[in-house]
Amino acid sequence: MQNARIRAIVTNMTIAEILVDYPVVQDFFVNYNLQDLQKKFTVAQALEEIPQEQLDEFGLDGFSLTEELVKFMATLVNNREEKEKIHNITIIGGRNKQGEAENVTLTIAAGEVVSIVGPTGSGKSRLLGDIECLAQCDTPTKRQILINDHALTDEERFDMGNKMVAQLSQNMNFVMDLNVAEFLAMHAKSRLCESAEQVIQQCFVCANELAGEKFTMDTKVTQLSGGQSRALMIADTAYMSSSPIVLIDEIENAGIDRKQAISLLTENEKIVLISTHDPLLALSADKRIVIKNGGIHKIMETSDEEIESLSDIEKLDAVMLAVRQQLRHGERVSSLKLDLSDD
Ligand SMILES: Nc1ncnc2c1ncn2[C@@H]1O[C@H](COP(=O)(O)OP(=O)(O)OP(=O)(O)O)[C@@H](O)[C@H]1O
Repeated sequence: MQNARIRAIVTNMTIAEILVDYPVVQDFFVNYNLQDLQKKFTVAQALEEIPQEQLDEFGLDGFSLTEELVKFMATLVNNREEKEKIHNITIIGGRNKQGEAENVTLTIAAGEVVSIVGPTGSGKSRLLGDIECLAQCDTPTKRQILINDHALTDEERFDMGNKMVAQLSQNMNFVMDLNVAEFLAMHAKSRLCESAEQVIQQCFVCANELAGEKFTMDTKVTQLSGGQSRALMIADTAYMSSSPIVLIDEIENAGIDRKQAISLLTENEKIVLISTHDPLLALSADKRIVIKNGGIHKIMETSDEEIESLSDIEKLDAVMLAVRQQLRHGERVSSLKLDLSDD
């Protein structure tokens, strides 16, 4: 299966495109004295341009050379994926804003959702920031993050090719002037997605379901609203990203279907941490970290009673959503009918 995926890349992508995602493939070409292949062509097209004698030197023909390249890239991708397999992360406490020790060690397993709650300015985003940079006692909080029970070397931390953490922050700024279709196609390609067309379509449909206002494949990503771009990034992270850790900062401001967004992200054994002021999100998590004065004050499992109260919170939430819609559409807010009794 893996080889079929790689073969599709070698067959369909130009050498220039392959080198963007796998720069080390240049070493493969150098080994066969093929560093001057025309980069604008696919491998097969480029090989047609070079004299057969040059391949004979290595006892190869175009077909076997392509097969060698597929094998080389499969090893590369396997190594990358093996490195990215994360079973748990551990947060080792540092110090709060007053310099007092946090005295906590929290391990979060793959598939778990943890919310981070606390007053404004208490340090929720800082905790997400510590995880994002895989802090090693070198941030203002002095926290340390372990991956699979191990501290990380600087090389592992900063290895951009080995993207362990996907961060969905409050403001998504797109720098490239692509439309939604081009943006998703670029991601599908660089992440070696099988059945790229299908995944792109899935992402698009899902992002539109999550977003309040609809957008099309032709919409420029720079023209998406905050909610739409957040919805697009959530769908993209859920369907295409191999990052095992997902950090979400204040999803409630984005005007998207939060519950659906979270269940989408947890489907794939990801570790999800959400900083939130939203009771629905906070209680949908398996546990919550309570932050006070910049420190981890408490870690609480979501109780059975809290889980039961979720259905009431959902009803309240639906009422709030209806009021918000009325205001948005310039309507008068109708009298509220709150019925929290069991159906
Ligand atoms: N343990 C700490 N030591 C030193 N500075 C800290 C610590 N924790 C947080 N801070 C700093 O406090 C400030 C506020 O923290 P942060 O932005 O994380 O708050 P927040 O809870 O996310 O707020 P909001 O709910 O408004 O988004 C930041 O400048 C952050 O770097």
